[in-house]
Amino acid sequence: MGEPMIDLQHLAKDFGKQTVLKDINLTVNPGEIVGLIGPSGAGKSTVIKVTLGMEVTSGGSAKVFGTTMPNRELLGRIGYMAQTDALYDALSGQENLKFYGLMKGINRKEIDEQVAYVANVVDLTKDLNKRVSGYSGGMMRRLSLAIALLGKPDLLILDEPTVGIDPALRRQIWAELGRIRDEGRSILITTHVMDEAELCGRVALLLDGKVMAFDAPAILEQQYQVKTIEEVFLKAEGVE
Ligand SMILES: Nc1ncnc2c1ncn2[C@@H]1O[C@H](COP(=O)(O)OP(=O)(O)OP(=O)(O)O)[C@@H](O)[C@H]1O
Repeated sequence: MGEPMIDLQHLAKDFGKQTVLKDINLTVNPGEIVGLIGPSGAGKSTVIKVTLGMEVTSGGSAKVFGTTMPNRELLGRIGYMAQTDALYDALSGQENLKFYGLMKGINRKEIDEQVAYVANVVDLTKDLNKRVSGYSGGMMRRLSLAIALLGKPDLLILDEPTVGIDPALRRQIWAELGRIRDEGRSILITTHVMDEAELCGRVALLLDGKVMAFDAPAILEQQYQVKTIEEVFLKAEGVE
């Protein structure tokens, strides 16, 4: 199977007096999609930020590609989509994609082809020449996702990528995530959509600062004696 792309061991994180993460153990293997689910405020984005080295750990270790984070050089191999969009409003979608693509080191020969490919995945082809200031919230999310996909990174870290995206396009995006996995690349994804959690190879349930359960959806459903990940989630939270 090879070394994990992400390896979090006993990760802890405090913000002042608030302990958000107590003991997070989680791995993402090559060719695997791992879903991170949990109630709002459970610390999903914090897990991601500590993994990327954007927040300093209060304990434990975060390794990506076998190297302890933070490590600037590794960031070029990671496609990160944050929960808030970091886009240039005054530029068009196309200009944003080209700018980020060149920053990621894609060469000028390849850039147009890659921009066209990722724009198609998120169904933005016909809106590429519009300024981002005229985009809807969902269009901005889609553009952010397209930017994360640029450069064919070995690892994608996606924080709620499908918020505001309609079901047909969501399906198309998941088909692309499946192709990425099949190429041996890896994805860590947070979601509130339980149908999406079902599509992950393994799901980590974050509760009270810990990974309460971490396994394939079918195994979790068996363990909790329920039929869906949504019911696993509710049962783990103590909601009857
Ligand atoms: N920079 C920060 N400073 C102080 N507190 C923070 C900071 N970042 C996050 N927190 C706190 O940590 C907790 C977890 O936040 P986080 O954004 O990781 O949750 P989440 O599970 O991603 O939530 P959601 O599903 O709503 O996006 C929250 O109580 C939040 O207020």
